[in-house]
Amino acid sequence: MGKKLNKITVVGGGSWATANIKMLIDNTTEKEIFWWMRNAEAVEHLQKFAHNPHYLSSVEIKLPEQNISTNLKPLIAAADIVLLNVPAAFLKEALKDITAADLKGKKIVSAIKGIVPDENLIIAEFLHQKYDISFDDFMVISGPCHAEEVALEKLSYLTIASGDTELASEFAGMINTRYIKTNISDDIYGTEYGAVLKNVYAIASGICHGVGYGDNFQAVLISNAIRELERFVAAVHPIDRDIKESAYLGDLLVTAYSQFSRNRTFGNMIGKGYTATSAQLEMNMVAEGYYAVNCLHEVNKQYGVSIPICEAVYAILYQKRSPVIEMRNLAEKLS
Ligand SMILES: NC(=O)C1=CN([C@@H]2O[C@H](COP(=O)(O)OP(=O)(O)OC[C@H]3O[C@@H](n4cnc5c(N)ncnc54)[C@H](O)[C@@H]3O)[C@@H](O)[C@H]2O)C=CC1
Ligand SMILES: O=C(CO)COP(=O)(O)O
Repeated sequence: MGKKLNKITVVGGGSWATANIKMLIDNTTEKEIFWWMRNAEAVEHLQKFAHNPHYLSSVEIKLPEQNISTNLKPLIAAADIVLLNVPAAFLKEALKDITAADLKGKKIVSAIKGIVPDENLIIAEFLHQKYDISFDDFMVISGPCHAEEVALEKLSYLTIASGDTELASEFAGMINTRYIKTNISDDIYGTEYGAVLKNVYAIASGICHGVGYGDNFQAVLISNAIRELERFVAAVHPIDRDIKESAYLGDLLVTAYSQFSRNRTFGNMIGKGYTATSAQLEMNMVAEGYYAVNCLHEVNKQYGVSIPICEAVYAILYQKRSPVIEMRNLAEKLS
């Protein structure tokens, strides 16, 4: 496989980046960890007090001072592996000074569950087209796993998908801990699109709750959602996959039902009458599904898959349709 990979740079300062750093630190294989975030005040706080002031602030993160910085280029130069963990909507901005030459020879991991807006590309495609990263040098981490539960060391399972499953196994060896188990997959498209879609279904689930539907309806919504997800990923990347695996169904369930879900919380606020902007501001966290549903609407023009749940969420968020009326119309299409 080539040289041992043991220098890793995490790009992003949110909850999931903080949880990923915790997993990397708690895993006992020898490694050096570097951490980039854009917020200088947060970097200073971490260097002084070993806690992220804004996200998962109870988690202790002890890294050498010089390994945490707002200056991305040298941190990327130092790394064998670059783990991308900013919301997809801010990925281009985060990488604005980084060239394909800077990433040449690196292995790239995406912990992002989103589509790059304007480009309408999942992360693997975006990095391939813009940075010449091959699918064999790329990995995506997904699966039902909330940062808040990682902070509490609750048992969680992640799936790592890559064009090179040996590489994915090597990376799994860097994050496995007492509380993190890993599965390996070669389904980059299904894993990425599955994670993107489940965020939209969690928004739908939140909207339904917000407008007054109960658990009975939510169960029907989510069983329709998994079929919609299966249809969509089969159209985009038709391979033999079991949609009941935890990277697909598991991730949908945790997001649609958990108190920690950003997307569900966001949807609930939309159902209660908040605007998208005020809901995002109120949460201080990013609901990827908000951006993703607009991209999916565009991507699906090419495939023409029947995705009524996505279309209902799109109509509510981007065409300012009434959540009550859209959900009533959607309910007629579910079975
Ligand atoms: N939080 C979780 O439990 C999990 C999150 N993910 C994925 O991880 C990725 C990162 O999400 P989280 O860590 O949850 O984010 P978060 O919601 O905890 O934090 C928001 C992040 O977005 C950044 N941000 C906000 N506004 C920005 C702007 N204008 N420009 C640049 N950056 C800005 C913040 O600095 C922060 O890093 C997303 O793709 C998410 O779907 C995946 C699995 C679990
Ligand atoms: O993908 C996630 C958990 O697997 C995080 O997204 P939510 O916070 O919306 O659940």
